[in-house]
Amino acid sequence: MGPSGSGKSTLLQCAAGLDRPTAGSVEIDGVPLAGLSERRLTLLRRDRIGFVFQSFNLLPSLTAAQNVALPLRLAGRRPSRTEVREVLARVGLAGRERHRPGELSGGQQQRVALARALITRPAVLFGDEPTGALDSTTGREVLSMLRELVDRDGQTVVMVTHDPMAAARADRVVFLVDGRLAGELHAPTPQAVAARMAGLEAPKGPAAAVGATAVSAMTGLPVMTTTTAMSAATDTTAKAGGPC
Ligand SMILES: Nc1ncnc2c1ncn2[C@@H]1O[C@H](COP(=O)(O)OP(=O)(O)OP(=O)(O)O)[C@@H](O)[C@H]1O
Repeated sequence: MGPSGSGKSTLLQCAAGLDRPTAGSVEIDGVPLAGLSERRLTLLRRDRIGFVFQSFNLLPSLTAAQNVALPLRLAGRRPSRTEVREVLARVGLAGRERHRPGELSGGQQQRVALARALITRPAVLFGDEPTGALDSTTGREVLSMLRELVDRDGQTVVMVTHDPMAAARADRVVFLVDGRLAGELHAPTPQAVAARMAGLEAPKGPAAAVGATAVSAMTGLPVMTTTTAMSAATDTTAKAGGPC
């Protein structure tokens, strides 16, 4: 999570090997991405990484089953009907194999997109605001599905969201500001996430740094608006003898 423009999508794209970082390193399932040729990177992305977006990006003329089978077909494999049926069942869409996207609700379309991302058995499933285009009830269903994939199947999921309720379904929330790490929460609650976000989105500047320190005293955690404000806030806290 982080304010608009803080680098969430950029981080996700670097982590998924869609973009190359100018500094730092990315490893997927123990494989460092830096040394890989474009071809090997493409193969790793295809075989080890799943990606779902806010828009479902399904091909409207294909059935749910054909959409789900597409990544394997592009890899030159012909998936069995059972394989496709099983992955659709995993996301709660048993019996919908022959439906086209236009015949499915938004939540069901996102589940097809999830099944398509899962068919290659990826090491990590990335989601860039996967519930952003859904109403709150449908969004909650998709979040429950993601949570179930983690709890039931041991699937690793990394997602970007603007919604504190969605973030609170995660085990760990990482906050970004201006392209930098700005704190994290373990076992988050929606209230704790919202409070942290409110602090991160406070206006910048010297006065804001003092305001940010006040928020940090409330939550017991340092809150930063920029890297400079971070050290300013930390210094202020330190000089005042720590959080009151
Ligand atoms: N670590 C970084 N170093 C340099 N540039 C960065 C970094 N992170 C992000 N940027 C740049 O900041 C801009 C905004 O980043 P990005 O779109 O990833 O933000 P976002 O948090 O996903 O925003 P939104 O919530 O509006 O979608 C982009 O132009 C990106 O290239």
